[in-house]
Amino acid sequence: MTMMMTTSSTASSAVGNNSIACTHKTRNVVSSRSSIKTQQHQQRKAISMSRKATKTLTRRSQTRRGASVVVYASQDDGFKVAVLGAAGGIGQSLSLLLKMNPMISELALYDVGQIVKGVAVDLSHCNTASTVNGFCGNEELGEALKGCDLVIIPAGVPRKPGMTRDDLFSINAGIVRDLTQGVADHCPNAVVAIISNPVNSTVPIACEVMKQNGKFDKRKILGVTTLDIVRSDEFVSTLKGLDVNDVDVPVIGGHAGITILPLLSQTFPQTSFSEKETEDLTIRIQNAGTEVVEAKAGGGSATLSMAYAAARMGEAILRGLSGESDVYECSYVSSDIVPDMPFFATKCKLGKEGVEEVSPIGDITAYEQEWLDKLKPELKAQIDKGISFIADAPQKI
Ligand SMILES: NC(=O)c1ccc[n+]([C@@H]2O[C@H](COP(=O)([O-])OP(=O)(O)OC[C@H]3O[C@@H](n4cnc5c(N)ncnc54)[C@H](O)[C@@H]3O)[C@@H](O)[C@H]2O)c1
Ligand SMILES: O=C(O)C[C@H](O)C(=O)O
Repeated sequence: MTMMMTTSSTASSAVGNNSIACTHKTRNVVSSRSSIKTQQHQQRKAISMSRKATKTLTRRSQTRRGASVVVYASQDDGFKVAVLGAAGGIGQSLSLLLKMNPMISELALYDVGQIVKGVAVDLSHCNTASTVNGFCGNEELGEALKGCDLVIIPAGVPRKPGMTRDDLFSINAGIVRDLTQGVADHCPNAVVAIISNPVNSTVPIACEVMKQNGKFDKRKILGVTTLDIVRSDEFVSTLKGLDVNDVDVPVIGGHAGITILPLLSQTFPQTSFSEKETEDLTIRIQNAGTEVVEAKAGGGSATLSMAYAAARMGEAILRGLSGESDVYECSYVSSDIVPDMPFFATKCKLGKEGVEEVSPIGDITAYEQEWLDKLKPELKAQIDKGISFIADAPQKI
């Protein structure tokens, strides 16, 4: 599909196309350090500026068409997006936010719960440009997925107090496997954004399913870790009294406990933290999911902030697909940035085919390096668990 993009205020001037062409190799070259720093600085600036553009875009989507605003997408050929698990806590809020996105012309809401049909009818009454249809059960999955540009998957059970994300594996692994099989069958070229936990394992599962089907393209499968960045930006801006729209804290690694590693030393705009602030923020960001699970006291995990984060990630993916340059988000993807770690979250450049470039980690402090060393074995075990699940478990036909 094609999109007419006339965004003029985005960050294209701040970062050129080769801005993160710094590869894994260059990271180890001392002489290139300062240029990497400059590039990272430019990236952050670009992210901050493009985020402002995103907010403007969302606001503009709320104005009535015909008003004197920039036209971002031709109304007759926007994107088709499916939400799998659309009747759930994340799914419903996310679907509402996507309904407000003018880049989307068709929303397909899929769930195993019959209520999804009602959710779709409810949402279809909102007077925004996209159409909405509900699909229930495996026999309707194909219709939901046919022609999709982007598939977002929040299907699966959430945590209760006392559980780790890995405790969800026994149920959610099979759910993600079967839904990814649907993607392989019905829209193998779509970008797939996986929210279902444990993300550290479900993303490898999805990749293995696509490989089994001979349809794997590493640019197309992403684990949504955006909530970690959203939280980090919020906590840092509150602590430091900064404008939250300007703040960008990269979060790398994975999405569970100590595998979540905020790189506070790379905060944009450059910000200094005391040792105690660094320690407190790092621990809080790593435990923020648990903070919500405990506050909800058995009623589930983060849904609203997650929907917000997924809508932001979804929009970034669509902006990349539409050909907009300089779209960056951290995401957990197939990567060779860290040796022996086949999946890792770092900043990614999003483009016409999905993930166009994966950024290196960049310079980190000794404190961050300690956490990095600690997280690797844990993350690797969770990756291997996902890969073995597909190797060992017969596929559902
Ligand atoms: N990546 C993140 O940062 C992040 C953040 C929050 C939650 N999560 C995860 O997202 C998942 C969903 O959380 P929630 O709070 O929305 O849960 P929820 O229970 O409210 O909703 C889950 C939905 O998935 C549906 N579902 C179950 N099996 C399905 C299948 N095979 N096909 C389609 N739909 C199916 C359920 O019917 C339900 O509507 C959980 O695994 C949770 O841990 C991830
Ligand atoms: O913590 C959870 O279980 C949900 C999610 O991964 C989160 O970070 O909020």
